[in-house]
Amino acid sequence: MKMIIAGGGTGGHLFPGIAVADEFLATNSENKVLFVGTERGIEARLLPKLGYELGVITGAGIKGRGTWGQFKSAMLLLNGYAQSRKILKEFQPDIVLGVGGYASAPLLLAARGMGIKKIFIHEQNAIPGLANKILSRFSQRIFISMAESAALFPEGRTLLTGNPIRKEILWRFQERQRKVGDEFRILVFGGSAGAHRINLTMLEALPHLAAVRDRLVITHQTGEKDCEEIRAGYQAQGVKANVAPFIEDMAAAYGAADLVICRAGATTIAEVTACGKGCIFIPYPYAADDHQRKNAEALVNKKAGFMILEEELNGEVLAGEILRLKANPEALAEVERNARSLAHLDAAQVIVTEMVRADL
Ligand SMILES: CC(=O)N[C@H]1[C@@H](OP(=O)(O)OP(=O)(O)OC[C@H]2O[C@@H](n3ccc(=O)[nH]c3=O)[C@H](O)[C@@H]2O)O[C@H](CO)[C@@H](O)[C@@H]1O
Repeated sequence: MKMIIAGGGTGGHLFPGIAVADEFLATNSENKVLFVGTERGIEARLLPKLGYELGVITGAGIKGRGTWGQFKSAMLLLNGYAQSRKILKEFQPDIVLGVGGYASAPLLLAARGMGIKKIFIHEQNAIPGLANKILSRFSQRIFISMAESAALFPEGRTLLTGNPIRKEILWRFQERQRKVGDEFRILVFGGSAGAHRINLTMLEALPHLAAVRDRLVITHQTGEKDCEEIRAGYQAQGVKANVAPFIEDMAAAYGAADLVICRAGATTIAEVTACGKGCIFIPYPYAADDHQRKNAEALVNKKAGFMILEEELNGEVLAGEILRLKANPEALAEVERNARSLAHLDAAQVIVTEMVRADL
């Protein structure tokens, strides 16, 4: 069978798509996958390294733009629609899966226009974005990651699968064997692009952590822009830190961490629950419909994570939370257990099985 996976833009949309693609290819060596995304998205950088082909179309968001911006977006989407029809005609997919991001709407609309039956979407977040709400009207099935979003889609068509996790994280993740007296290891990362506010707040937190400075080992992903400044900031304050713009090996990074400080993007949430990590979530406050806060709250309400909102965030508050958890391994262990109990480790298999067997 042949499948097109449409979408991307950020890691949070692309990585679940890759997890589904890997699973689809593993189930039958004759299967073929084509990704469709935009030139500017993370897909253009990552997919070639993984050996996947990418069809490129134009696309853009509509929400939250002025009239001229909306007009330009509409033009890009129309162009993307025409390009999608061409790609669909050439590749002739049996299945089309939208994973969110700018390319997913034009491709799925074109697929519907061409009478393709097996059209599916996957929603990673607790609150769906505008595109997935529209696409859900004609998708055969809507795979959701969090029970909370079922009520926001057409009744009876959602399936709670969880958010597919890359196999290298599922297979290679190994919990560090902690010993009494070990250093306290913190992983800081801000979604696929890094988070400027988290970067700066970590540096502000360091003076408040002075008493335990020698007991900390920090791994900090900053995104491209802030890397040098943040690395210099740790050095100036004499704190051991491994600072990088992007972490390729997230399995190792999760495995080594006693505490994770991160945004609350949906794929981050899926991974930290799969790895059973205690996290302080700092949701990105400008995400559409404040969905990162909802993502984080879904865990916090089940005692499976901690949250600091940006409006309450400063170096002292963050340091206070780090010190509290460092001194209280039981609280951290309870959150780790609860987080693990929320994981959906078989999301990719469930989605592939459902798409292949859908009788249409
Ligand atoms: C600002 C914004 O609107 N972000 C959205 C975007 O986030 P974003 O793309 O940041 O997505 P997530 O936090 O969900 O996922 C980040 C992904 O990047 C990977 N990673 C991250 C850092 C690194 O150094 N190396 C690495 O591989 C993580 O392992 C994870 O797989 O898409 C998500 C999924 O729809 C949404 O929930 C987020 O709200």
